Amino acid sequence: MGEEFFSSLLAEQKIVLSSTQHEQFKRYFELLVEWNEKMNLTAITEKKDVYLKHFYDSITPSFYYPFTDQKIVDIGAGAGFPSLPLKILYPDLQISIIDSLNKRIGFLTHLANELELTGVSFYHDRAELAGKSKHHREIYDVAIARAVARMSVLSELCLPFVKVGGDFIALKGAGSNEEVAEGKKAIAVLGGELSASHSFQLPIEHSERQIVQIKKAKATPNKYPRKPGVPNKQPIT
Ligand SMILES: C[S@@+](CC[C@H](N)C(=O)[O-])C[C@H]1O[C@@H](n2cnc3c(N)ncnc32)[C@H](O)[C@@H]1O
Repeated sequence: MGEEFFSSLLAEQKIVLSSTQHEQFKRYFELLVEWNEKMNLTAITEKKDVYLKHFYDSITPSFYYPFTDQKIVDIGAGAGFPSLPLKILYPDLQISIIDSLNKRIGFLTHLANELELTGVSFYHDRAELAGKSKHHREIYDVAIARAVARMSVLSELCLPFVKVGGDFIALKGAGSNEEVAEGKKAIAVLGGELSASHSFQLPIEHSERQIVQIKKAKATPNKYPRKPGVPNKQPIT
């Protein structure tokens, strides 16, 4: 059920999957459900829901933003969303995932081997620490994140990774206009500029979605990101 329906939704966007890509999504679903029995990866386990709310939802930024072979960092990817569905769709992307939960990194490493993904790296770290390291700071074309924090906080976790001229893309649900308005100061302080915002509804269940795109206009001041937990406790306002 999930697979045919996924293909028909993608066809509406003129995306046709190869048999390898179909197989990769199928295996991703199987491993997600299997590992979810041993560890908490997702509350969504029905096949059609995983295909819609994880796989399809993760690739919606590509309807608005041209993904090709960029170097991307996914902050707080959890079970790989949104960057791994994007990687399956655009195999030339170079993906780095940073997540503070090590057991999720274990799952992702196994998943990447099973799916034979190349050009993916996983880091068990806090974004606040990795964003200060020379291995990550201001070297990415794109930072992307879904369901990690509100915009004011998320900007501090993501923008330090993006090189000047690159983009920060946030996948948001209902209420994101208020979040963006509240995060305006943080975005500017961290060197960002709101460049686009795309609103739409997820098919079938019609829940609100927004893809918020922020351009990195200038370098992030050295004092950011602040120590782990501080962006969340004292957002820049
Ligand atoms: C609610 S989950 C969302 C996972 C995934 N992005 C998704 O949309 O399904 C949030 C994830 O962000 C990670 N996370 C939260 N704060 C973080 C931080 N400061 N640095 C790195 N990872 C963080 C958590 O470990 C968790 O895996």
